[in-house]
Amino acid sequence: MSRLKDKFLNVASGNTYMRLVRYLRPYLGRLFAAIACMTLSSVMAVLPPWLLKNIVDDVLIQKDLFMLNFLALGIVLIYLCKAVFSYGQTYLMNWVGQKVIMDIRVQLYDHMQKMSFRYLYKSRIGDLISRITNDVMILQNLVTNVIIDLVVQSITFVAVIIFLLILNWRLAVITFVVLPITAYVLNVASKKLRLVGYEIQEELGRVVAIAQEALSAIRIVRSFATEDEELDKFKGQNKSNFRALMHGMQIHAFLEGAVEVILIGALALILWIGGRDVVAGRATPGELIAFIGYLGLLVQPVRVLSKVVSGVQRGLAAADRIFEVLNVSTEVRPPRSPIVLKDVKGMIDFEDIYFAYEDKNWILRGINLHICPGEKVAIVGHTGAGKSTLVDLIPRFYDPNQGCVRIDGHDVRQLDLKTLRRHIGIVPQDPVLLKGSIAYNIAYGCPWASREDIVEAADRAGILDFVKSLPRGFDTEVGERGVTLSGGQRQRIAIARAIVRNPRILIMDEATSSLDAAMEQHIHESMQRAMEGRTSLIIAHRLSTVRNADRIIVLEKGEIVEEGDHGTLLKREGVYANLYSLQMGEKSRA
Ligand SMILES: Nc1ncnc2c1ncn2[C@@H]1O[C@H](COP(=O)(O)OP(=O)(O)OP(=O)(O)O)[C@@H](O)[C@H]1O
Repeated sequence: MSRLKDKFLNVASGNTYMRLVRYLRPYLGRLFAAIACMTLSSVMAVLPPWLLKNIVDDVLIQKDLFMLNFLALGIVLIYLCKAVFSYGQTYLMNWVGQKVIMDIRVQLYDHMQKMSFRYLYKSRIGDLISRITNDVMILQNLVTNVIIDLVVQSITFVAVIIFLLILNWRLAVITFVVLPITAYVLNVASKKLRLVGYEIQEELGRVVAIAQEALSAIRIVRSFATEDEELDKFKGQNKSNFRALMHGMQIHAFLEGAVEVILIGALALILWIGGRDVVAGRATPGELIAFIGYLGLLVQPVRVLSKVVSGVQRGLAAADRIFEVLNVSTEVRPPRSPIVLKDVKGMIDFEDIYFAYEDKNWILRGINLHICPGEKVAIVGHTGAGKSTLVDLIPRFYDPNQGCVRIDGHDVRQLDLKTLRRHIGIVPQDPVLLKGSIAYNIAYGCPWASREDIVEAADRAGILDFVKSLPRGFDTEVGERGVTLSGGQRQRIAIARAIVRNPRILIMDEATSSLDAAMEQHIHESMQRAMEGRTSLIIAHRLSTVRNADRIIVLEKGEIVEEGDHGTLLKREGVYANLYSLQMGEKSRA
């Protein structure tokens, strides 16, 4: 099972690499320039020990002053070039990295905007935001810093190895045997040191715990006169703490010394063999000094490259989390050759609709409904009956699994998605206002609305007097740091927002939250005015709304079980009559 998982993860990471490379493609020119800078700055970094060799051999031993001038100037030039190439590598790689990250972030956000509600409602928004922020930042580290480290340190590592081999291949081979063994011993010792440190901390913790326990229960200790026993316990723990500490310190002190001896021993061995080569004339003193210099240069790449692996893993994991979201299909796909509806009459047909959010768990089953232009239809039913789901199919928030929804005889899946939604006004149950002015909120999604249109919509929604009473009128800010609006006021702004675009179809989900009787009446009037001349579907909870509808549709477990006007349905004494009497009961109790 775990092998299967490993295999899957490897495959996923392989794909992740390829996918990341695709994002780099538009910036290949700058990427190659950055890599060229990295290569040159790494080469510059490994030249100084070679110059040191010449200083020792040619200047100090041969007393060549011209060479001294040349080498002094050379060192300055090398570091100057290194600084220029380092600047280039950092600037260019960050440019590429930031561009890639910007592309991924924008693509991710665009994708999230189009993602199915099914997925969005299932996911935690915090998690999605963290993918846009945290994961993208971790990925940015991979694309910039980790790539720089990987390229620069790998080139430095290889270059140092080559220089070591050129300088003295015999000594180099011995070094390649001695150094890994030393590194291994050092690694084991440092792990042991960490462990000892941890054990000492634990022992100390126990001493503190005993004192804390006894002091916090001091009343009991005194009441039972157990001070001496507690003191003995404390002394005992201190003794064992002392023993553990001394034992730990012994190991600590021994290992610290041993580590130094091993390191110096390895260096001494290399010096001893190298020194014999110098004495025997197989190598020059400068070569030996340069060799030791190169050994010093080897430390940084080994240290950085061992960390790069975890940086790459973290970056790839972040990329996987980002691609996981990008892989989620958008579900509602715009048609290839869309029909753009210019004038909508507002006729709606649901033809044999079946819909399930998951598998075959049908939320709507076999819905057939014809709604005439300008008709006002109230949809009622118990909670969870499928009312919201049914109306969500009209603007294509979801597509049905079977059957089709038509507007003026056109299957909505054939219509241009943007214009379809522009012809539909929606008032949700719990309207959300965006940060901005009241005018901005009313004209949201309708940038062509003039101030007169906004005022008219506010008037029809019954919010005009309230807005005028505010010191800044329509320019009053809402939301954070703005004016706080009541539920009823927000509802009416949402009604104004839905009708400012003069939609032919209006979908309203009545608020179920308790509003006082006066506000309920105001909202009802606003809704009635908003519905005038439009095909309207209202998910109705209030008796007044239901009574005024041309037709009432009763949904029960995803099926239309009753249909007709208020009087007819009451006479039938079925589900509607039942719902109605329940509401009447609640109302009279209130
Ligand atoms: N995004 C979703 N994913 C999975 N199941 C969902 C989703 N939205 C709604 N449901 C389920 O579908 C069923 C119908 O929900 P729907 O919101 O359409 O009912 P409703 O009649 O409008 O209810 P209410 O009056 O409470 O708003 C419910 O059982 C609900 O749990």
